[in-house]
Amino acid sequence: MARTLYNRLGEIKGITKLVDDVVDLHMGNPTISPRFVPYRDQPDRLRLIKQHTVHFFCAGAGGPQEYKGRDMVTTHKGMNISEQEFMAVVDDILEAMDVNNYGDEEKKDVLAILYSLKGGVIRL
Ligand code: HEM
Repeated sequence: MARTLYNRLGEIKGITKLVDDVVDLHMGNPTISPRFVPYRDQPDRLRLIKQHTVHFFCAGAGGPQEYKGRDMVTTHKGMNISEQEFMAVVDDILEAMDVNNYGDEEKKDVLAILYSLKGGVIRL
């Protein structure tokens, strides 16, 4: 059977590492750090958001996890996230994928998923 994107991303272990690395990069990325640094003072909330994000990507990539967080529009509504901020998030994800030695096919597949969700994230 063909390997799913979930398999190719290293399943929950690989995706958890990716999300950890991406959030660390967001904390140091001046375009978006003001959105994320405040969560350093709310470790329980940060843990939950990260867990939701891991499950969101696992489920979206074909994994068995159930996503128990909010939908994208509800989550990002009122934040008025700009196109530039969206690009900064995409950059951090691609950088984390580089660092973790994912290939171009996986990066392309992840990019396609991110862009398909863009309308539910920016300018809300
Ligand atoms: C396609 C791109 C994106 C996806 C798939 C995504 C996905 C998610 C998910 C799954 C959550 C957790 C929701 C929950 O716990 O209920 C979340 C939360 C969050 N996202 Fe995004 N996100 C994206 C882009 C962005 C961008 C560009 C920003 C801003 C720079 C952003 C800022 C946040 C913040 C601040 C939270 C925490 C919200 C809270 O505390 O209520 N996201 N996102």
